[in-house]
Amino acid sequence: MSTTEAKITEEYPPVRTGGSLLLAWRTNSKHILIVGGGEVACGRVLKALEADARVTLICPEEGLHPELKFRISNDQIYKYINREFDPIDLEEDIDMVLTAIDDPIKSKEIYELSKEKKLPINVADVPSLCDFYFMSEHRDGPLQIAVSTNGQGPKLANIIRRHISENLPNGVGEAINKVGHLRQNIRKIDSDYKSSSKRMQWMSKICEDWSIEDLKRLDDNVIEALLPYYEKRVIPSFNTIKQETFLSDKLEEATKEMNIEEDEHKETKKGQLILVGAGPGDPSLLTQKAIEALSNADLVVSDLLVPKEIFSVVKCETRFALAKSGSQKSVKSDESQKEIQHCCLEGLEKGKNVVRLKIGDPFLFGRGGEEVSFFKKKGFEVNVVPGISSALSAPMSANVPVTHRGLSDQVLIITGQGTQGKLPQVPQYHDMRTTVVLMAVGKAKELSKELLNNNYPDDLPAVFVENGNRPNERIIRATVATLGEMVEKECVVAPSTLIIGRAVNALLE
Ligand SMILES: C[C@@]1(CC(=O)O)c2cc3[nH]c(cc4nc(cc5[nH]c(cc(n2)[C@H]1CCC(=O)O)[C@@](C)(CC(=O)O)[C@@H]5CCC(=O)O)C(CC(=O)O)=C4CCC(=O)O)c(CCC(=O)O)c3CC(=O)O
Ligand SMILES: NC(=O)C1=CN([C@@H]2O[C@H](COP(=O)(O)OP(=O)(O)OC[C@H]3O[C@@H](n4cnc5c(N)ncnc54)[C@H](O)[C@@H]3O)[C@@H](O)[C@H]2O)C=CC1
Repeated sequence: MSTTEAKITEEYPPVRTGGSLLLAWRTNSKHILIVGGGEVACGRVLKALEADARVTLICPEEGLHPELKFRISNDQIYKYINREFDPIDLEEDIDMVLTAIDDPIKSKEIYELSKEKKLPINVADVPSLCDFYFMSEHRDGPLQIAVSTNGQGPKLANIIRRHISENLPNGVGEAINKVGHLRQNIRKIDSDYKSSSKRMQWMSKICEDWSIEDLKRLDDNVIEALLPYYEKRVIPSFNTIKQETFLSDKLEEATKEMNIEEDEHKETKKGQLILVGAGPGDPSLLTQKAIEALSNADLVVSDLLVPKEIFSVVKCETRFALAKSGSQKSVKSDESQKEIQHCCLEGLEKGKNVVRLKIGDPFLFGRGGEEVSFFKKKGFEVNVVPGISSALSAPMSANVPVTHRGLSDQVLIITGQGTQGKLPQVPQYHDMRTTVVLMAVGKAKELSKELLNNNYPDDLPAVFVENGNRPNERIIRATVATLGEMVEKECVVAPSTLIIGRAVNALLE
């Protein structure tokens, strides 16, 4: 055996031929010509746009996928040509050609014309006419993972890609963004090209020693605390850095408090109002800001809809306004609104920090806007803390993606109890829209009629989420035609969120 042969078999790995050269092609500001307007072309357009390319799309208007129509009207397509492909189209300054049409002869012709011009081309589904293949891709921020089976099993590529993405730690994309930010900062304080190996060693070690969870928390404060360690070529643990930043935060807080005390001597204390969204009712879905406001309050004024679990963090007096709850309809809601405002005013005038607690989000059907202007007019400072609205959290509970590629590209949120208990005006049916109705239970029959009058198909799927995100949550399926019937049959009660549209069945196996 010659020495060269020995090296090939023992020292260096054998060459596995037959693969593709996998690269990450930088197409920002490159010009991609896409021919076709069906589902496949639509997928190609999205991939090109996500890679910041300029897209020229050629397809007669009648063949356009709804998503492509949307992207054209939204100015995301650089140039749209409303006709079939013409050889003149390749005269433009093009960097890449993609075709996804149902005409094999035309596809071959476009391929040959592109080759004459030495343009790289992919003819969807015709491997012999592809300079490169598309891959099954997972994307999370700057992270892209692509799987190729080199034409052997595209569906398997899809299955393997999903397997990989399901097994990734949560938030890797965010961690990568943060690491990118840290790298920039390191380059800023030490931009010398001779420091390249110091920078590289230190960065590699941080990535190895810190967990993805730690890296996700690389905010400006943490980065600032880390930079001196780079100078010393030391890798501190995340906990060390956390303690350092915690101590300096405390110091800052103490100085702030001193300043506040000084200010208080100058001015008599005036109460402040915070309108807080309690979310759908699950305490773990409260925002940090909401918890902070509730635990620092001197008085909490809440309506009865807020479940008792939410009050575990409240240490002060809590007053409940009557009504504003489905079961207390006897008291008119205007009266209860007055009562709430009165309770809050009493506290504010005594200089208290008052939290006005509202179910869901204060500005979505909660009359929060009215309350803000009322208290502002009375001369008080008003802040608002958002809450998670059941309009979005209840669909999630029922495993309904309110937008879903190919099924829904918009969401309409309406109430079943408009002014004076009337239904609001419902727009004409649109098959790419999901309709979410809050407070719909009492009006299900009327709503069903109204929807059918507006061309909603009678068999369009719908789902009621009763007590969404609470332990007693219940999911009741219906269709547009059976809304009233199902409410009666299943004894659906408030609070319930109703979701209607093709996306309702998107994730049904
Ligand atoms: C060579 C290649 C050229 C190219 O188009 O670039 C090609 C060719 C062909 N695809 C066919 C069929 C299917 N393709 C898919 C899906 C995808 N196909 C994609 C790429 C590629 N497809 C390139 C090779 C990539 C690789 O091997 O890894 C993916 C990865 C990326 C994308 O297209 O964006 C995307 C998954 C995206 C995702 O993850 O979601 C499905 C499944 C489905 O639709 O759900 C099926 C049906 C099931 C099956 O056959 O496996 C057929 C047979 C047609 C017939 O029999 O008539 C041919 C032609 C042939 O093999 O001769
Ligand atoms: N690689 C893949 O993952 C898959 C590939 N395919 C293949 O991709 C091709 C396209 O499939 P779909 O997107 O479902 O579209 P489709 O087959 O539903 O419709 C073809 C589209 O091309 C347009 N078109 C036809 N001739 C044209 C021309 N000369 N110039 C411009 N536009 C023209 C039509 O108006 C229409 O929008 C088919 O050949 C199909 O077999 C299909 C499924 C999966």
